[in-house]
Amino acid sequence: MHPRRGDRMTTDTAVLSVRDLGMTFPGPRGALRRAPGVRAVDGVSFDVRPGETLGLVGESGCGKSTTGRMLVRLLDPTAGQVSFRGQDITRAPQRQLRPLRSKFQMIFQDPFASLNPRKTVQQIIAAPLRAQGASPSAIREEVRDLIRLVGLAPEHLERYPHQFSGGQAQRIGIARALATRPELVVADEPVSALDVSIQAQIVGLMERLQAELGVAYVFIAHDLAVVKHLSHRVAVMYLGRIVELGDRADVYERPAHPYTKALLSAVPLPDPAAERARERIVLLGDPPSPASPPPGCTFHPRCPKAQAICRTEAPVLAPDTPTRQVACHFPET
Ligand SMILES: Nc1ncnc2c1ncn2[C@@H]1O[C@H](COP(=O)(O)OP(=O)(O)OP(=O)(O)O)[C@@H](O)[C@H]1O
Repeated sequence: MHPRRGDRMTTDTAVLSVRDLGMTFPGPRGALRRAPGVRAVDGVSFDVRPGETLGLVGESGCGKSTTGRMLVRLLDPTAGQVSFRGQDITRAPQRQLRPLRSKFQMIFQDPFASLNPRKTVQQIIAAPLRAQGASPSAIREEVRDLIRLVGLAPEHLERYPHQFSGGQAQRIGIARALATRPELVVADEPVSALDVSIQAQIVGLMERLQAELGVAYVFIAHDLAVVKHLSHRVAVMYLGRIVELGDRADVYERPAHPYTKALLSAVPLPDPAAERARERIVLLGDPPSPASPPPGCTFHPRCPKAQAICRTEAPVLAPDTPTRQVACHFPET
């Protein structure tokens, strides 16, 4: 595995800092009282360094999208703090956020749902530039540069989103997100809806753009295989909490949390002999509901290593090496 730019970035000021972030959605209202809230995200903390990719992974429903949406203030957290370049943006009114908005952008899972079907590609990519007050000629030139940057042609600019394939539509979403030269892009499962053959192209494109523009990514995926290639660091979420967070090599080569190990054991190995010989860890059951999480370590009902303490005491996320944190009473060493 080659070292990548972010592997060496340990001292730079964070572009994004997240501390004890939480989101509890109100429970449905019953005849007499409201059901307990859904704690979708609970005590999540991490930094994103300039120009790096933080992969955020976990099974469906673990709180990845909710976290991603809070990072760019599409959703207001119910607890904790989000700082962009040291400035607390957690509760800043939208009007105060406006000057910063161009610096953090989001790419969505379904490119068609996130592109206005009644606008041409030119209008879609131009919108954030227009909001910044750029002149019409500067916008035209910039949009042509952007469309080429994402591997499409200027002829595509007069077409509408439905005239594109899923992969092409995602390229347009990426061009729009990068139009204002953001420092951070939160990409919420940007390749999950695409054919496998196209997924690698889009991941490769995002990597190339990062090298050219120095943008940092929070790349959300439910599969550790998808984020392996481009992540400098990886955070693994389970039931609203981060259970392991570390450099790519730590997480993929020496996973410490039993949940990370189980997720990794489901990632196919390229070598068929290694694939046949490997240990496969099958997790029992589905993740519990965040409306009624189990006591102690919330992973204990599915954990092959669970002991008495795991049923009563929640482990905290703590460093186990200089480059990794893990929340487990019995981490792999
Ligand atoms: N608006 C909402 N109201 C109530 N509960 C919600 C709301 N949005 C999400 N949830 C719940 O919060 C939890 C986390 O959801 P979230 O979409 O963040 O997970 P996820 O890991 O991104 O899953 P997926 O990969 O399926 O999108 C889930 O239990 C979900 O049902």
